[in-house]
Amino acid sequence: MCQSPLHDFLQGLPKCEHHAHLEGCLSPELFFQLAERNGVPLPDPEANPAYASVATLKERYKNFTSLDDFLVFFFQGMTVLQHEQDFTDLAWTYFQRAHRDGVHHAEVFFDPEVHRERGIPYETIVDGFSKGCRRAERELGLTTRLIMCFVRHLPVSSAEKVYDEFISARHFEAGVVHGLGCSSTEIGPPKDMYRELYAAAAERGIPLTAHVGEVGDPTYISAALELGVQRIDHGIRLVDDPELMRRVAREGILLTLCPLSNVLLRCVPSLEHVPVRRFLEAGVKFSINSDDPAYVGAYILDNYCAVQEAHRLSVAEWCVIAENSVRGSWIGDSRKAELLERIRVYVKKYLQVAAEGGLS
Ligand SMILES: Nc1ncnc2[nH]cnc12
Ligand SMILES: [Zn+2]
Repeated sequence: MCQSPLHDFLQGLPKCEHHAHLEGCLSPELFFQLAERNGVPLPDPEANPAYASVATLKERYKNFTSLDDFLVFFFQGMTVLQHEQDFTDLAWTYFQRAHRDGVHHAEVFFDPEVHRERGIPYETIVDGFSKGCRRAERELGLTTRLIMCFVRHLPVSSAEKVYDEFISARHFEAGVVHGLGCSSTEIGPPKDMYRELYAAAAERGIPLTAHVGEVGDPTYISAALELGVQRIDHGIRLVDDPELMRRVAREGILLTLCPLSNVLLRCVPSLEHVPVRRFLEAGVKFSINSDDPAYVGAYILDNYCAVQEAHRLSVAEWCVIAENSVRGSWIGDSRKAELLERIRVYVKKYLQVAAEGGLS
């Protein structure tokens, strides 16, 4: 538990998570269990000693040298997911933890191209993950949204294949997959590689986002805006372009920040360099998220507490963050109103108890 005096407040504050990769919820323990259960061969520990045991893998996860170094382990991890039930279990494990951390609404990414490339049918992946979502909605009262990510290290033709399957299955219309994003390595692939796919999706009214400005300069962010995204995943490098920052604030684009991931993947030297205060002062809306919690070793509440310790925000500033997280969610107006009311009631009660001297 963090030492912040606001820990209890942050724990109970109703949260929305917009940036968690379901495959990033695969812990080293689950990786080894599923490898055994599914008969998936592990990487040779002679060649890669990190895979000798749960302990060595955990230790390696504390020492990523860059985004691309992390991605090698992230994509290796996925190879143990084989059956629909594996995908459901992974999602359900994440939702239970998110619920304990005070999440009321969760929008989660998944990377079907990578699974499909190793022979897992699109339907198996989506059916598995969406069963986890349905269970979270039923048993935990969470609302959930699945966002399909294209991965930039694979050719556009691979993204086109999953997009075609998604369209043929009418998964957007059926409310099974709610939006599209893109992730994986940032610097190298063309910034507009998904121009046609994003344009086709926008025509159907499908919400769009993109991982940019995590390591890439602000031109990656402006290129994503030009492709029609309503959101930016990470986007911390926005601070390097004040004019673009004013535009993002003006247009109400939500950044989905992942502070502890940024530190672990060495996108910033420390949490103080995640520009939380600069964004608050500039009126840039953002939410705080976990990214790949089982790899980073930190879930959403850990991120809230770490931000509090580094940036010392006030209750009023946390309210702004929580409310903007609701407003930037891809949910209907009535659910938004319900969540905003929960925040209002929660904060009012907290401040009342504090005023009566009831908080230590
Ligand atoms: N932090 C990250 N950046 C880009 N792609 C990712 N896929 C999973 N985590 C990611
Ligand atoms: Zn991410």
